[in-house]
Amino acid sequence: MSSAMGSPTNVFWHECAVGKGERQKLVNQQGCVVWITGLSGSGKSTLACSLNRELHSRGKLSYVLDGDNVRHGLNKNLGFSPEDRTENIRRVGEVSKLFADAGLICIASLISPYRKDRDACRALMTDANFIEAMLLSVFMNIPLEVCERRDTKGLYKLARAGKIKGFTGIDDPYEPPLNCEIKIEQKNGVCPTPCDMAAQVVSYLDGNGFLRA
Ligand SMILES: Nc1ncnc2c1ncn2[C@@H]1O[C@H](COP(=O)(O)OS(=O)(=O)O)[C@@H](OP(=O)(O)O)[C@H]1O
Ligand SMILES: Nc1ncnc2c1ncn2[C@@H]1O[C@H](COP(=O)(O)OP(=O)(O)O)[C@@H](O)[C@H]1O
Repeated sequence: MSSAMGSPTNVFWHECAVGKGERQKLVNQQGCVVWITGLSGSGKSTLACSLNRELHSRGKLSYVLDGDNVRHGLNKNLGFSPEDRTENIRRVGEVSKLFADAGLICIASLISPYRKDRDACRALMTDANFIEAMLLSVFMNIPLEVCERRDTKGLYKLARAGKIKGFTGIDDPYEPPLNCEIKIEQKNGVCPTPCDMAAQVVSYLDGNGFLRA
């Protein structure tokens, strides 16, 4: 029997013979999670895809979990209420953790607007010995005006017209991270190119030993 909420009862952890270290040796990289957070239209998916491509070209195995895509399957029963967003982020956090444990560089790209949800994810990713942080947070620090001007999906327009309620940045909050490893920002009003954004993350991964076993 298991409880409806919280920790399961009468369920036991089963350890497998092949561990994370061995898997990492096989793929010559460190399993980790690159968590990209920011407003709709800030460039999360663009960075995720560009990073995925750059890592692939270097022979590194990565996989993108994009909020929009995951909401078509695993999370299709979730909407945008604060509770549903929390559950969305919790589930993607748990899946990302499994991917990282498998040895992959998991690129999670979600608005993830609330600090407490992102903090919960970070806590989840700290390994059992609290030695090695597995999660790097990337904050797309792109002004709302720029995101709104892009409005590729026309959602800001609908939100401004009151046709979508609880839209992040308009009538639902986005709480900027206080503790991100990487910040993507405009310089003199110009956004770095997708290649440059990916290079910034790759440089962090390389410099911190994630691209070798
Ligand atoms: N109310 C509201 N607020 C914000 N975004 C909305 C909303 N309704 C739909 N969308 C679309 O859903 C995409 C965000 O999904 P996420 O899973 O990343 O959101 S969250 O992390 O759970 O907040 C987001 O995609 P991106 O533009 O790629 O960020 C939007 O296209
Ligand atoms: N660095 C960039 N420079 C210029 N345009 C960008 C950049 N990143 C994203 N864009 C454009 O902005 C729009 C939104 O990007 P997207 O990656 O879909 O954002 P998000 O996933 O955060 O909603 C797209 O049209 C994309 O081509």
